[in-house]
Amino acid sequence: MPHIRHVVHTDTDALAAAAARTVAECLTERIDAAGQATLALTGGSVGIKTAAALAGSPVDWERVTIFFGDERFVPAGHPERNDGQLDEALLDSLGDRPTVHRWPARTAEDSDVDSAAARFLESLDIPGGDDPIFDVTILGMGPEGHIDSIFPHTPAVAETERMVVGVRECPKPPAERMTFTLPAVRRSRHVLVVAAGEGKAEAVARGLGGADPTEWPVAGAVGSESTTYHLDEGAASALN
Ligand SMILES: O=C(O)[C@H](O)[C@@H](O)[C@H](O)[C@H](O)COP(=O)(O)O
Repeated sequence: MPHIRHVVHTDTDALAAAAARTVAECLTERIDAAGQATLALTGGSVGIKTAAALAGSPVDWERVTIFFGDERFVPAGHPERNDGQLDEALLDSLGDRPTVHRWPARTAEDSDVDSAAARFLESLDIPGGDDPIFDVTILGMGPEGHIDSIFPHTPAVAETERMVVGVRECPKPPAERMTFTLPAVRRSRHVLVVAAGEGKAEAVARGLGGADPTEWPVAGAVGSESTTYHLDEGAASALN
């Protein structure tokens, strides 16, 4: 298994700045090598802060395709959607330079989360096999180790085939969401987990310790080239 490392920062601003620096470097390296790069963003306070820190980074955004790791299945413009917060933090400032793949919104005609997720997956036209989908994936993490909308002991964490699934009865509201799955996250070259606060300490220790992803989903989020947890002192407090 590729080496998983962690870096402890003095506070969340330093954490977000360092994570954003790494993201920008990885994207630029990939653009230099392949002419384009793909990035998956995440919601949550630390993920949004990291996205905001990316706003001033020297990245050739015209060559970047952006995804969101998950989305709440609510109407467009709803304050609970991740993409609105990420627009404000980063995407508004980038204009139409990157290509952005937004998750479908719930509408009166389109209110079935599973079929919306299936249609979204189809629209992405992801090739089969193990080749990377994402050059860089940023992941926030919940205290029970959830990443994207992949929560412990749920059908989403058990998914082994599909790259995208609809989520019902999500343990954290809103109940209906859409998410990339662990098999999709593992098709990332570089995974950055960003987590702050003592409430995340056990999940961090479990993730770095290689726990069963069914119990601690973050443990299943491993990149093919690197996996780095960017932490503050609280989130690192259960590590030796
Ligand atoms: O979908 C959600 O309910 C949240 O967005 C969640 O997934 C969040 O990203 C993590 O809980 C980390 O959040 P913090 O960085 O704010 O701790």
